[in-house]
Amino acid sequence: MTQRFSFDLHATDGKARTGAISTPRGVIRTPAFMPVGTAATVKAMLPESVAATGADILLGNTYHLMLRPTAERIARLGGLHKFMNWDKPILTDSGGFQVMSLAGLRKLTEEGVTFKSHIDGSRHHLSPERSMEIQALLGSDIVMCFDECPALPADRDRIKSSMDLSMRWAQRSRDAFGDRPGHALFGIQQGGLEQDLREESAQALQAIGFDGYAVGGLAVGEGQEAMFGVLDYAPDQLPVDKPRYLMGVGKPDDIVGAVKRGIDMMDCVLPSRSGRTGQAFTRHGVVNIKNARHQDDPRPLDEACTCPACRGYSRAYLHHVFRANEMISGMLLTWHNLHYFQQIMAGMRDAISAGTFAAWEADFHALRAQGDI
Ligand SMILES: Nc1nc2cc3nc(NCCc4ccc(C(=O)O)cc4)[nH]c3cc2c(=O)[nH]1
Repeated sequence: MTQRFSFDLHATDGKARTGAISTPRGVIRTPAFMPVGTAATVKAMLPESVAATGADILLGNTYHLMLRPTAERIARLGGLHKFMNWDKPILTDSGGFQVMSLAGLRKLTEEGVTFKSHIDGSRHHLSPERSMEIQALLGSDIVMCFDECPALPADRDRIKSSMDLSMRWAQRSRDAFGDRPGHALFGIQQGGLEQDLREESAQALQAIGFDGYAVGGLAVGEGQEAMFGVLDYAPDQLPVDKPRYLMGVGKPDDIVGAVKRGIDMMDCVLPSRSGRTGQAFTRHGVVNIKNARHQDDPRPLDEACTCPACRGYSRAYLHHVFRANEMISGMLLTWHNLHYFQQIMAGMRDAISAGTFAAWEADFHALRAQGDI
């Protein structure tokens, strides 16, 4: 296994790319979807089940783990991989986004952010330096810069001043990260929906130099059309030979549209969170299992799906255990959704390698009914 971090592009089809990120803990096939393991667990899944869905890497969160059980305790116990029994790569988000979306009583200054824990109200502080320290204590393989992600809609001046702050924080993140062979630091592009500000951000990040580049500041309520509008140009503003990571995305058709526009990595809570609320994503669209029309249906969620939920259970059963609030409901639907999301990624990787992405995308859209099925 390599001791370095590297990215190899294997094939392109239009703007879509497929390749592999090599890390000391394993290879990440791209385009890649990262399940979200916020509090050191992908909710309702065992790590071996997450691996069985085809995931090569999962995401952890600085914000949640610093509050509970603390990064220092995880470090004392051998680091996040050992702690959560996942020996493949882990990418950790840097905490700024979660502070702004979850914490109370936040105070943002040039130095960083002070905030109150959403768990117990205790006071905490994050800065580029402290975020790098926490992510090093966790032992994550891919570390994200500490940035500020402004809520949209926001006026251009707010977007510009926020992006400038994030670029100053990117430099401080780089300086604090130091030289850690085998570990990667990714910069995060900001700039809202403004093409010139995103270009400025991309230039600033490249001048600092990172192992990968995230398109940040999206999936914050702007809607798919506006997001795709940014993705029509933003990936090309970033280095062609480094991984491009779109943060927080998304629904199946968001993911396909992002890969089509040159994105290599994504993460989203959607498949796991929806699994717990009874929403199953399938090739033919979304199944809301709580709907009474499923209560006598002997068919699986998807006849062509090979996941444990589809191999062993009927919609009638899944309807029953959801209605009865049984734990197996979240387990089976989460497993199905994560399996399906990985099937989408594997299908795109194969199609890009074969030069048939356009046909694959047409088939993907043709199979999907509008609305519930
Ligand atoms: N450091 C950093 N992290 C980010 C995380 C993000 N996550 C999103 N979107 C998530 C959207 C989201 C939120 C909740 C659910 C659900 O509950 O289902 C689904 C999607 N946008 C994001 C942007 C950033 C960013 O600029 N910087």
